[in-house]
Amino acid sequence: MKEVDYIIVGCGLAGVSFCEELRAHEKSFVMFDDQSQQASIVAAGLYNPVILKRFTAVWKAKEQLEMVNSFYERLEKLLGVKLDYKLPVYRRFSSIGEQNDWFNASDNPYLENYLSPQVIPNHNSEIDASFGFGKVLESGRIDTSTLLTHYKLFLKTNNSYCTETFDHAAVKHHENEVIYKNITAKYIVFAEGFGMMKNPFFKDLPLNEAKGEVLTIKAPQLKMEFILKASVFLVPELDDCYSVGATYNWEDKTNDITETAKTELLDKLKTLISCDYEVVNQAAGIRPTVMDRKPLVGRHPKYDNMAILNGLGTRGVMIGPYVAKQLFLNLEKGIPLEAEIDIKRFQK
Ligand SMILES: Cc1cc2nc3c(=O)[nH]c(=O)nc-3n(C[C@H](O)[C@H](O)[C@H](O)COP(=O)(O)OP(=O)(O)OC[C@H]3O[C@@H](n4cnc5c(N)ncnc54)[C@H](O)[C@@H]3O)c2cc1C
Repeated sequence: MKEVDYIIVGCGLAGVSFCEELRAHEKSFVMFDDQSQQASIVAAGLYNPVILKRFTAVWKAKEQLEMVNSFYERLEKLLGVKLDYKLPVYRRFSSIGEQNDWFNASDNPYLENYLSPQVIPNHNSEIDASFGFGKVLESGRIDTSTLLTHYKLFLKTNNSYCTETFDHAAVKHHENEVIYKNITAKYIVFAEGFGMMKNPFFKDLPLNEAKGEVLTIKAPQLKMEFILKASVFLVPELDDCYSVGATYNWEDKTNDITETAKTELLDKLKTLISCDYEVVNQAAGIRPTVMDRKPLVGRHPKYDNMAILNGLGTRGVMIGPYVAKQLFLNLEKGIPLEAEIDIKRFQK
């Protein structure tokens, strides 16, 4: 029988964030992952403290951003790869009215650190932006695909990764431990993303999943060194490539790419750039979103040594490290979770 402190199910942004808490506190763990979900792999990887539709700050933006920098920097050192590309987001204005809304928002004390008050004129002839841009500060892109590839390798090298679908029916509960096949653990943490729907212990929690698709284009003439936000995001990657995303679909629950999503993204792209490009990739994943747009964190109401870390929604890059820390402190030190993220809010 192998003994560990934790079993983690799911190696997406939630699972990795929790493993990093465990490593920081020298706790032993085994990760189970079957690669059935793709959200963290296909994500554009943006972190941005402002909701650009409404010009409001993201929930706990300051607290989350404080963790983002050090979290991904530590991972870059651990894995020996570049992950964090610090880039401003340029929000394209479509009218003078929008410029005025921006000026007003940048005066707001919650936003003044994140919104540059000037209108930035457009100097790139390949981009259609006659009203210019508003610049968001403290934003960037995490290369989540590279992160996950290398993190899984790191876990494999340390004999902590099992490529296996976790079988919930095989869990045996004891007073202070759980037994899964030949492993005894103090806790199991489920970080399964949309896979939660197959988890008999937590499947009744209200996940309102949203499928998203994203394209990668190669556009050598574009030469754009910022993240452009208009009706879609256009995000610089390496070698003249850009990701274009993303769609929202609340009906389709597959990870399959579709022509409909491709057409939608290319139609929107047409209104943004005029240079030639080639579509080099298309990918899809299911975002684990929740009605109230807050994560699902906490212990099972009956089985105290089972917990969930899910519901990262559209912002797993920023919110993952923040909620993983809270769950760890709750399990190890009994520190209450913030009521807004605690799954108790859904228990009658
Ligand atoms: C197109 C798209 C673009 C996005 N862009 C951004 C962005 O720019 N910025 C941002 O912050 N967020 C973005 N997101 C959202 C982000 O991807 C999610 O918030 C995040 O990935 C959720 O992470 P997760 O670990 O909870 O879930 P997932 O990434 O879905 O990971 C769950 C893991 O659990 C595994 N699993 C599930 N069930 C089992 C089981 N029974 N046994 C073993 N393993 C299991 C799965 O295989 C998977 O590896 C985007 C999402 C999409 C789809």
